[in-house]
Amino acid sequence: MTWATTLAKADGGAPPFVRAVLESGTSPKLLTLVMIDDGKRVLLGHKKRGFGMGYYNGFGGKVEPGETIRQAAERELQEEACIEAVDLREAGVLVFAFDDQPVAWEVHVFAASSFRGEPAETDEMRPVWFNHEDVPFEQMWADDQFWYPLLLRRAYFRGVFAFTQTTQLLWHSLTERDPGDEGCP
Ligand SMILES: Nc1nc2c([nH]c(=O)n2[C@H]2C[C@H](O)[C@@H](COP(=O)(O)OP(=O)(O)OP(=O)(O)O)O2)c(=O)[nH]1
Repeated sequence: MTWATTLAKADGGAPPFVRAVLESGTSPKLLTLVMIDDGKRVLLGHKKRGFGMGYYNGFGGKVEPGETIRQAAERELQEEACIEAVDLREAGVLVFAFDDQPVAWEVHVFAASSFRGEPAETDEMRPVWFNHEDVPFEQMWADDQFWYPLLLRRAYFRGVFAFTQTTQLLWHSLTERDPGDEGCP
Protein backbone atom coordinates (compact mmCIF):
# COMPACT_ATOMS: atom_id res chain seq x y z
CA MET A 1 0.00 0.00 0.00
CA THR A 2 2.90 2.34 -0.73
CA TRP A 3 0.74 4.67 -2.79
CA ALA A 4 -1.80 4.86 0.06
CA THR A 5 0.93 5.75 2.54
CA THR A 6 2.19 8.43 0.17
CA LEU A 7 -1.32 9.80 -0.22
CA ALA A 8 -1.79 9.75 3.56
CA LYS A 9 1.14 12.15 3.84
CA ALA A 10 -0.26 14.48 1.17
CA ASP A 11 -2.66 17.39 1.53
CA GLY A 12 -1.58 18.36 5.04
CA GLY A 13 -1.37 14.78 6.25
CA ALA A 14 -3.99 12.31 7.37
CA PRO A 15 -5.05 11.90 11.02
CA PRO A 16 -2.45 9.77 12.88
CA PHE A 17 -4.71 6.69 13.01
CA VAL A 18 -4.65 6.50 9.21
CA ARG A 19 -0.87 6.32 9.01
CA ALA A 20 -0.81 3.89 11.94
CA VAL A 21 -3.18 1.47 10.21
CA LEU A 22 -1.44 1.77 6.84
CA GLU A 23 2.01 1.25 8.35
CA SER A 24 0.94 -1.53 10.75
CA GLY A 25 1.95 -4.29 8.33
CA THR A 26 -1.53 -5.85 8.59
CA SER A 27 -3.07 -6.68 5.22
CA PRO A 28 -6.14 -4.65 4.39
CA LYS A 29 -9.59 -6.21 4.06
CA LEU A 30 -10.28 -6.56 0.33
CA LEU A 31 -13.65 -5.60 -1.12
CA THR A 32 -15.10 -4.88 -4.55
CA LEU A 33 -17.53 -2.34 -5.92
CA VAL A 34 -19.03 -2.50 -9.42
CA MET A 35 -20.50 0.57 -11.06
CA ILE A 36 -22.68 0.18 -14.15
CA ASP A 37 -22.50 3.40 -16.17
CA ASP A 38 -24.09 3.51 -19.63
CA GLY A 39 -22.58 6.94 -20.33
CA LYS A 40 -25.69 8.88 -19.27
CA ARG A 41 -26.98 6.94 -16.27
CA VAL A 42 -25.56 4.88 -13.42
CA LEU A 43 -27.24 1.86 -11.92
CA LEU A 44 -27.19 1.99 -8.13
CA GLY A 45 -28.63 -0.33 -5.55
CA HIS A 46 -30.53 0.88 -2.51
CA LYS A 47 -28.91 -1.23 0.21
CA LYS A 48 -31.49 -3.07 2.26
CA ARG A 49 -29.28 -4.64 4.95
CA GLY A 50 -25.80 -4.77 6.50
CA PHE A 51 -22.98 -2.27 6.20
CA GLY A 52 -24.14 0.92 4.46
CA MET A 53 -27.85 0.07 4.85
CA GLY A 54 -30.07 2.85 3.50
CA TYR A 55 -27.37 4.17 1.16
CA TYR A 56 -27.34 3.98 -2.62
CA ASN A 57 -24.21 2.26 -3.86
CA GLY A 58 -22.69 0.16 -6.59
CA PHE A 59 -22.70 -3.62 -6.16
CA GLY A 60 -19.98 -5.47 -4.31
CA GLY A 61 -18.68 -7.00 -1.13
CA LYS A 62 -15.85 -8.92 0.45
CA VAL A 63 -13.37 -10.93 -1.60
CA GLU A 64 -13.73 -14.57 -0.51
CA PRO A 65 -10.78 -16.94 0.00
CA GLY A 66 -9.71 -18.61 -3.25
CA GLU A 67 -11.15 -16.05 -5.65
CA THR A 68 -9.45 -13.18 -7.45
CA ILE A 69 -10.61 -9.63 -6.88
CA ARG A 70 -12.15 -9.59 -10.36
CA GLN A 71 -13.99 -12.88 -9.75
CA ALA A 72 -15.34 -11.42 -6.51
CA ALA A 73 -16.60 -8.35 -8.38
CA GLU A 74 -18.34 -10.54 -10.98
CA ARG A 75 -19.87 -12.78 -8.29
CA GLU A 76 -21.19 -9.89 -6.21
CA LEU A 77 -22.72 -8.20 -9.27
CA GLN A 78 -24.55 -11.43 -10.08
CA GLU A 79 -25.63 -12.02 -6.47
CA GLU A 80 -26.77 -8.47 -5.74
CA ALA A 81 -28.17 -7.27 -9.10
CA CYS A 82 -28.64 -10.51 -11.12
CA ILE A 83 -26.56 -9.24 -14.05
CA GLU A 84 -23.24 -10.02 -15.73
CA ALA A 85 -20.98 -7.21 -16.90
CA VAL A 86 -19.81 -7.40 -20.51
CA ASP A 87 -16.94 -4.90 -20.45
CA LEU A 88 -15.79 -4.86 -16.83
CA ARG A 89 -12.76 -2.59 -16.36
CA GLU A 90 -10.70 -1.51 -13.36
CA ALA A 91 -11.85 1.99 -12.45
CA GLY A 92 -9.88 2.76 -9.29
CA VAL A 93 -8.97 1.77 -5.74
CA LEU A 94 -10.25 3.34 -2.52
CA VAL A 95 -8.67 2.79 0.89
CA PHE A 96 -10.78 3.46 3.97
CA ALA A 97 -9.40 3.82 7.49
CA PHE A 98 -11.78 3.90 10.43
CA ASP A 99 -10.66 5.26 13.80
CA ASP A 100 -12.13 2.21 15.58
CA GLN A 101 -10.81 -0.57 13.31
CA PRO A 102 -7.35 -2.16 13.26
CA VAL A 103 -7.31 -2.89 9.51
CA ALA A 104 -7.89 -0.69 6.49
CA TRP A 105 -10.50 -1.54 3.86
CA GLU A 106 -9.25 -1.65 0.28
CA VAL A 107 -12.15 -1.36 -2.14
CA HIS A 108 -11.42 -2.22 -5.78
CA VAL A 109 -13.81 -0.30 -7.99
CA PHE A 110 -14.78 -1.72 -11.39
CA ALA A 111 -17.01 -0.19 -14.04
CA ALA A 112 -18.93 -1.51 -17.03
CA SER A 113 -21.09 0.18 -19.64
CA SER A 114 -23.01 -2.88 -20.75
CA PHE A 115 -24.28 -6.05 -19.17
CA ARG A 116 -26.26 -9.23 -19.77
CA GLY A 117 -29.51 -9.88 -17.92
CA GLU A 118 -32.11 -7.67 -16.34
CA PRO A 119 -31.29 -5.85 -13.07
CA ALA A 120 -33.55 -7.27 -10.38
CA GLU A 121 -34.21 -6.62 -6.72
CA THR A 122 -32.45 -9.03 -4.36
CA ASP A 123 -32.38 -9.55 -0.56
CA GLU A 124 -29.56 -7.01 -0.38
CA MET A 125 -30.24 -4.37 -3.06
CA ARG A 126 -33.04 -2.64 -4.96
CA PRO A 127 -31.61 -1.40 -8.29
CA VAL A 128 -32.43 2.12 -9.51
CA TRP A 129 -31.07 4.07 -12.53
CA PHE A 130 -29.93 7.68 -11.96
CA ASN A 131 -28.98 10.25 -14.58
CA HIS A 132 -25.40 11.46 -14.04
CA GLU A 133 -26.66 14.86 -12.88
CA ASP A 134 -29.10 13.29 -10.38
CA VAL A 135 -26.80 10.93 -8.45
CA PRO A 136 -28.18 11.16 -4.86
CA PHE A 137 -24.97 11.99 -2.96
CA GLU A 138 -26.93 12.96 0.16
CA GLN A 139 -27.99 9.30 0.43
CA MET A 140 -24.56 7.84 -0.27
CA TRP A 141 -21.23 7.35 1.48
CA ALA A 142 -19.64 10.75 2.17
CA ASP A 143 -16.56 9.97 0.06
CA ASP A 144 -18.50 9.18 -3.12
CA GLN A 145 -19.05 12.80 -4.17
CA PHE A 146 -15.26 13.18 -4.51
CA TRP A 147 -14.45 10.22 -6.75
CA TYR A 148 -17.66 9.95 -8.84
CA PRO A 149 -16.60 12.76 -11.19
CA LEU A 150 -13.45 10.76 -12.00
CA LEU A 151 -15.43 7.56 -12.43
CA LEU A 152 -17.91 9.22 -14.78
CA ARG A 153 -15.18 10.62 -17.01
CA ARG A 154 -13.39 7.24 -16.92
CA ALA A 155 -10.25 8.49 -15.20
CA TYR A 156 -8.52 5.85 -13.06
CA PHE A 157 -8.40 7.02 -9.44
CA ARG A 158 -6.83 6.16 -6.11
CA GLY A 159 -7.98 7.63 -2.82
CA VAL A 160 -7.50 7.37 0.92
CA PHE A 161 -10.37 8.32 3.23
CA ALA A 162 -10.48 8.64 7.04
CA PHE A 163 -13.74 8.03 8.86
CA THR A 164 -14.90 8.43 12.44
CA GLN A 165 -18.14 7.08 13.90
CA THR A 166 -18.25 4.75 10.87
CA THR A 167 -19.80 7.24 8.44
CA GLN A 168 -18.35 10.68 9.23
CA LEU A 169 -15.62 11.65 6.76
CA LEU A 170 -12.71 13.41 8.50
CA TRP A 171 -10.08 13.68 5.76
CA HIS A 172 -9.30 12.45 2.29
CA SER A 173 -6.70 12.52 -0.44
CA LEU A 174 -7.46 11.55 -4.02
CA THR A 175 -5.34 11.20 -7.10
CA GLU A 176 -6.01 10.49 -10.75
CA ARG A 177 -3.69 7.94 -12.29
CA ASP A 178 -2.89 5.97 -15.36
CA PRO A 179 -3.57 2.29 -14.45
CA GLY A 180 -0.36 1.22 -16.19
CA ASP A 181 1.78 3.64 -14.20
CA GLU A 182 3.27 1.89 -11.20
CA GLY A 183 5.39 4.84 -10.04
CA CYS A 184 4.67 6.97 -6.99
CA PRO A 185 1.57 9.18 -7.17
N1 LIG B 1 -19.41 3.84 -2.55
C1 LIG B 1 -18.84 3.36 -1.43
N2 LIG B 1 -18.83 2.05 -1.23
C2 LIG B 1 -18.27 1.62 -0.11
C3 LIG B 1 -17.71 2.46 0.84
N3 LIG B 1 -17.25 1.71 1.86
C4 LIG B 1 -17.52 0.41 1.55
O1 LIG B 1 -17.26 -0.60 2.21
N4 LIG B 1 -18.14 0.37 0.34
C5 LIG B 1 -18.64 -0.80 -0.37
C6 LIG B 1 -17.66 -1.89 -0.61
C7 LIG B 1 -18.58 -3.07 -0.73
O2 LIG B 1 -19.11 -3.12 -2.05
C8 LIG B 1 -19.69 -2.75 0.24
C9 LIG B 1 -19.53 -3.37 1.61
O3 LIG B 1 -19.52 -4.73 1.50
P1 LIG B 1 -20.60 -5.63 2.23
O4 LIG B 1 -20.49 -5.41 3.71
O5 LIG B 1 -21.92 -5.46 1.58
O6 LIG B 1 -19.98 -7.02 1.86
P2 LIG B 1 -20.69 -8.41 1.63
O7 LIG B 1 -21.77 -8.28 0.59
O8 LIG B 1 -19.57 -9.38 1.35
O9 LIG B 1 -21.27 -8.60 3.06
P3 LIG B 1 -22.42 -9.55 3.57
O10 LIG B 1 -23.70 -8.99 3.01
O11 LIG B 1 -22.05 -10.90 3.06
O12 LIG B 1 -22.27 -9.37 5.06
O13 LIG B 1 -19.69 -1.35 0.38
C10 LIG B 1 -17.74 3.85 0.59
O14 LIG B 1 -17.28 4.66 1.38
N5 LIG B 1 -18.30 4.25 -0.59
